[in-house]
Amino acid sequence: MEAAAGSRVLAQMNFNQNSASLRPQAKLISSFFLTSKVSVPLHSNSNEIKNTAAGRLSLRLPAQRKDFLGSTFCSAGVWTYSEDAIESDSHTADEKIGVMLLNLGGPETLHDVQPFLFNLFADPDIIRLPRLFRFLQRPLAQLISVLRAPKSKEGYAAIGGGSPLRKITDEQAHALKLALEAKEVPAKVYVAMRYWHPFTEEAVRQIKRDRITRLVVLPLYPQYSISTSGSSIRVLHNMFRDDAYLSRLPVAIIKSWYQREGYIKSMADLIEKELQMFPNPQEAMIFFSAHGVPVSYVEDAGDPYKDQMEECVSLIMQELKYRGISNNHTLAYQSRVGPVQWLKPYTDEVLVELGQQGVKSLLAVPVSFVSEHIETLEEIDMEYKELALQSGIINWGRVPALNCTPSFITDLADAVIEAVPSAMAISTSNTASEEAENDLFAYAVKMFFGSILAFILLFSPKVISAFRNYIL
Ligand SMILES: C=CC1=C(C)c2cc3[nH]c(cc4nc(cc5[nH]c(cc1n2)c(C)c5CCC(=O)O)C(CCC(=O)O)=C4C)c(C)c3C=C
Ligand SMILES: [Fe+2]
Repeated sequence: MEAAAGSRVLAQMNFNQNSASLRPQAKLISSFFLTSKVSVPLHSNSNEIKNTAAGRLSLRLPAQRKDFLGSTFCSAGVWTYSEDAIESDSHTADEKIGVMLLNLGGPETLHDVQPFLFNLFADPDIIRLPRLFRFLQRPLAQLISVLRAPKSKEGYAAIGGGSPLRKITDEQAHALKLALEAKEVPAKVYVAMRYWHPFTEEAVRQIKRDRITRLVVLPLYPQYSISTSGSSIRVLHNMFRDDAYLSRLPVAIIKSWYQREGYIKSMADLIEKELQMFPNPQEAMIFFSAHGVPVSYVEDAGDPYKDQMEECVSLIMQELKYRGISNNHTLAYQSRVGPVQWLKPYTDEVLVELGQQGVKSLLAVPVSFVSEHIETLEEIDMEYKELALQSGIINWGRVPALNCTPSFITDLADAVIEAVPSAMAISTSNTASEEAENDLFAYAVKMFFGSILAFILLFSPKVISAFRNYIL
């Protein structure tokens, strides 16, 4: 089958986070997950995974393959820690497997909205200030979160007063645990949110209490971005590096999985089903809407997000074509925030253009996230739907998020099982750049010049208009 075969090949070949092509800036932000492009045969068949009498998992691991940077690869885009990696025992041993699901987190009540936004904007992977201005990150986050909170609160109020993300992610965690059990791979599944409860720190504490012996980290973002999976992985790396137990814990990180056959087919199933709701299904435009990122992430920092998104859409369309569905389709980016250029085309602008061009039926497909959230329930279902209908589109539909779709959860379970054997520990040694960070003199100099520059910049008309863009 066309799409399935494509996704398998990509699983081996397409490691877009090619360190050679990344600029130094990106290396500073997320150096430990950079690696090089190599093709490694899938080896999950060669792993022996079975249960012992004690009910724990027993693994017979094949020899790990390393590239010249010390990265280890296994199937389906799984990358383990790449810097100073210490190879774990590669002989049979009793294991207590943990799976850590990484997600964004969302405010549970309207009261949580401003502190949630503070956590988000305080993340140096969300607002990427030059090194000299890093000390302004938290005051800036405080200011922007207070200014944006009223608009965000309106959105969360419209979807019932809070984000559904925690509930859905907990359900996905439970479903994944059951799917792993059904495949005779018992594991504990932890939810680690980046900006709201349960925070990554809480999940890590529980993992230590449970004395997990092997961990698979699975971001609930199919495509990799510096701003999402990258940010969570950076936080994890810092925590793991500084902790005696965690730095020795074998860990495998599944960095992206947008090309997995099970995911692509599950998305195609949802689209195929939703198309049937239209009076003339073959006439509906399939409109993929992905969360945007600033253009600079892709062009300056080497974020593979855009490439992965385009590839993902093309794999879904290939799968639909294989099923005899060859509707027109398009991809646009939504949810831009702040004063900079984001990935184009913008969802709102394309909807208006399509309406003007005479498109009458449109099926919106949220593609960067696997749970319902504010941007599906409010932005797409309310704002974009209204805009589309005003622009001349008559028949509107929206594909639901995957949430706990069984075929999707089963595929995540397979991804975890394939990743387990490649888990490796990280070392505790600090890198040269981190040692420089600790240099008190360098810090004082940075503070001095940074403060002067910040003072000048803060009162420039450009900065004042930038703040307006965060609010509106
Ligand atoms: C792949 C998904 C996402 C990317 C990429 C992403 C980048 C990104 N987001 C912001 C700013 C905001 N995001 C907000 C909410 C939010 N973002 C994502 C996903 C991605 N973000 C989700 C799933 C959610 C919703 C969570 C929920 O509560 O349901 C918000 C808060 C909501 C709002 O005020 O609009 C902000 C702000 C930036 C700046 C960014 C890349 C740099
Ligand atoms: Fe976002």
